[in-house]
Amino acid sequence: MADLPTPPRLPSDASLFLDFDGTLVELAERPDGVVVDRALTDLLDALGTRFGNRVALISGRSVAQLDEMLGAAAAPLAIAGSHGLEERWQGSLSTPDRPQALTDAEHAFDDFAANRSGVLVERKSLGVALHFRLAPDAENAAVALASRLGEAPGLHYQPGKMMAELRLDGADKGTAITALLQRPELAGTVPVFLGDDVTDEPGFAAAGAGGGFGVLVGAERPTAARYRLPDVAAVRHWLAQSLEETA
Ligand SMILES: O=P(O)(O)OC[C@H]1O[C@H](O[C@H]2O[C@H](CO)[C@@H](O)[C@H](O)[C@H]2O)[C@H](O)[C@@H](O)[C@@H]1O
Repeated sequence: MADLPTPPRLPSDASLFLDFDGTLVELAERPDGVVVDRALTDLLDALGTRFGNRVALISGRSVAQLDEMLGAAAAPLAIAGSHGLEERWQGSLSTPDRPQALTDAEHAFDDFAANRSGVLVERKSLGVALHFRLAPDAENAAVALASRLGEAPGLHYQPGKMMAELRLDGADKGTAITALLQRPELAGTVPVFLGDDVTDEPGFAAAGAGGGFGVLVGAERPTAARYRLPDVAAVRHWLAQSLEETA
């Protein structure tokens, strides 16, 4: 496995697609423990000023969660939330209905977590995640439960970093990026997607298929990304540098 190079500077005609956890913010021990600092909201504001409509968050978080965490900085951005299942474009949100199967899965996750100290259940509008970062011994059982429940019609088992998630079937970060690229405002732009997790792989492939590239954040691993940055600090530095160079 060859080490991936550092990405070139952001093309001036880029569309910028950004994952959230592990890319723009450091991972935390708990899903509600991430820190959104002023440097990040200032950076997002600057990117919005520079690239206009061509900046989007592509996240496993729901749009509602991103709004809560980012506050006013989220409002002007395009957002594909819930692993690509929901999209907010210029303030207008399109989102599928939440099926009963997801609520049933949530109850099963609650039962699982009830007698396992450190296992956390994260409720989202179109998904539910079982987190075992604070209880790594629960990993095998959590993954087995989530993959079994993910066989229910309409549900999809989504692996992640120290968590196992159930979400609706029918979309991913790749379909979300491809859909955004159909917008007239993004037509003909060079898609660039930065992400760290396995849920980001379809996004890397979509960025490549659209004539752009993916940037893996974190340690080297098999990936559809063409470039790599080591961590969140390097992402922020590269984005800030790209802002200067494309200005
Ligand atoms: O696509 P993303 O924006 O990267 O979201 C993916 C998942 O991120 C969150 O979980 C991860 O971050 C947590 C906080 O740092 C961490 O505790 C956890 O171990 C990570 O897997 C989020 O909680 C999930 O809902 C997202 O799907």
